[in-house]
Amino acid sequence: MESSASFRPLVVVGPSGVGKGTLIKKVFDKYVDKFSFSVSYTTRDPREGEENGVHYHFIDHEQFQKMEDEDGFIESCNVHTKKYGTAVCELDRIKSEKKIPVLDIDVQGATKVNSKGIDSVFIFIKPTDSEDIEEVRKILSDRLHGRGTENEEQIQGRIDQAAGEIEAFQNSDFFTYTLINDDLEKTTERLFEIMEKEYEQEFK
Ligand SMILES: Nc1ncnc2c1ncn2[C@@H]1O[C@H](COP(=O)(O)OP(=O)(O)OP(=O)(O)O)[C@@H](O)[C@H]1O
Repeated sequence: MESSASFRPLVVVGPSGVGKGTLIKKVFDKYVDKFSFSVSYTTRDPREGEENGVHYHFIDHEQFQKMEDEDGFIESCNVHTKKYGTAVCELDRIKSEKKIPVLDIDVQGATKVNSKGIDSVFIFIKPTDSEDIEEVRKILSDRLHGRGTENEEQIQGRIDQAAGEIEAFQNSDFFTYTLINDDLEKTTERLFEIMEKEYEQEFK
């Protein structure tokens, strides 16, 4: 896929509950019509309130396999028995709208985007600068309970995955920025500074 200065995706990575969705929304609200969310494809079932084409493109295993066989994904992965992927056609759609794609994916996905040579702004978001995993778990637990969109079992599953996500991050060296989201207002300000620096041309 062609990559150019006006098409550098913004790739936001971090454990569940760290604030990715919240921060991405701040970017959309401030830079109206500049960014567009890359809607992933998945074989999992839609949850209540999720809309096809908005939250995900919901497809079956056969369709997913066909897209994989045709090199239709920039990156794809398995989570338990379900598949998730960022489609080439989705990024092409955003490019044709002359907008900057925003990818909310995991470290493995970001690693694949990087290894494909797609010039991107990679941002990893951490909940605290502490290395104490118990502290990390407590913060994410409080935030996910506060958000209230998952049941207890799902929250525990997400928190268990967080340690793996942070560990995978420690072993990756391509992230352009690391943000510590311990204070939403300050993190938002820092994120806007990064956007102004990285997308100066696009905002003109
Ligand atoms: N700095 C912060 N301090 C306290 N609470 C925060 C902070 N940033 C975000 N939150 C809150 O934490 C909760 C989780 O945030 P959010 O939904 O953005 O996480 P996420 O990283 O997108 O998670 P997921 O990957 O599960 O979608 C939300 O209720 C949000 O309002």
